Amino acid sequence: MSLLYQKQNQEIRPGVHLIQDVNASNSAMKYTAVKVLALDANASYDETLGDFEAGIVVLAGKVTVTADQQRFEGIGQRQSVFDKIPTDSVYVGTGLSFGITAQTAAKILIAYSPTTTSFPVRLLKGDIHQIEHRGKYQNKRLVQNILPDDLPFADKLLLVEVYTDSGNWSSYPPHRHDHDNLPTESLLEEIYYHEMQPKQGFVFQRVYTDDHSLDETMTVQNQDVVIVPKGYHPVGVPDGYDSYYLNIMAGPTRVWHFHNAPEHAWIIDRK
Ligand SMILES: O=C(O)C[C@@H](O)[C@H](O)C(=O)CO
Repeated sequence: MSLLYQKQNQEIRPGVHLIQDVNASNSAMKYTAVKVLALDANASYDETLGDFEAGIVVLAGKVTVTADQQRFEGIGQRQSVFDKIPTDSVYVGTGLSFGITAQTAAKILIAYSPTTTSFPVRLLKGDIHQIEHRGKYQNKRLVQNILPDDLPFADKLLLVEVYTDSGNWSSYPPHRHDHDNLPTESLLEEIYYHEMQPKQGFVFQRVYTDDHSLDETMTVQNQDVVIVPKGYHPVGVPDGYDSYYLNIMAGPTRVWHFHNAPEHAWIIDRK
């Protein structure tokens, strides 16, 4: 089964276009799932979660989200992910229903993780995001944490978005988090939702295990999804293009402790 899910574009409701829908029924993922929707202005989408929690990220545009008698109007901070402005998200707890109505044309990512543990509905404003400038040389990237492990607002979900400019690498040096061996390493599945600027660009992503029983290098294009059920997962960005990806992570324990590939860890220590 391939780890790469190319974008689709299926109108599932009037003005609601399904770009991605990756879940346990069409992937090896058990702890994570994702939908990406493009909504025309004034279009609406609603869903009842079942035994899942959800993180609704307003990738672009402005929307109103309703959930559990709460209403969050005019959320969303950017017209494009490449505005590099932290955006707004809404956490919706297990078993609840939610609705999204687009005030402008909008792009929405809905991240899911199975759970029966309830956490309250919560608006995660972009201005609470912890921003990090990681790396050096051609390993620089900008990280905007949406739902990191030090925010106790979810049972399983971790959400982060990463910008990697032209000619740089990220999720690099390669690391893994596929051993349930805390405190050294946590077991987290990971989903990448990718965008490129300009849109015709591509990045390379390799997903591989220590024994190379899994070793897949992919050409990833705008709005593709890559799943990382296990293994290292570096991303390389060609000259001339900028990369964005949003990571969804989840596993038995909601903490991000990763293990760097020892043969490449020296990359971090360069002066
Ligand atoms: O720092 C980066 O390059 C981003 C990665 O940490 C990415 O979020 C990831 O692989 C998380 O496991």
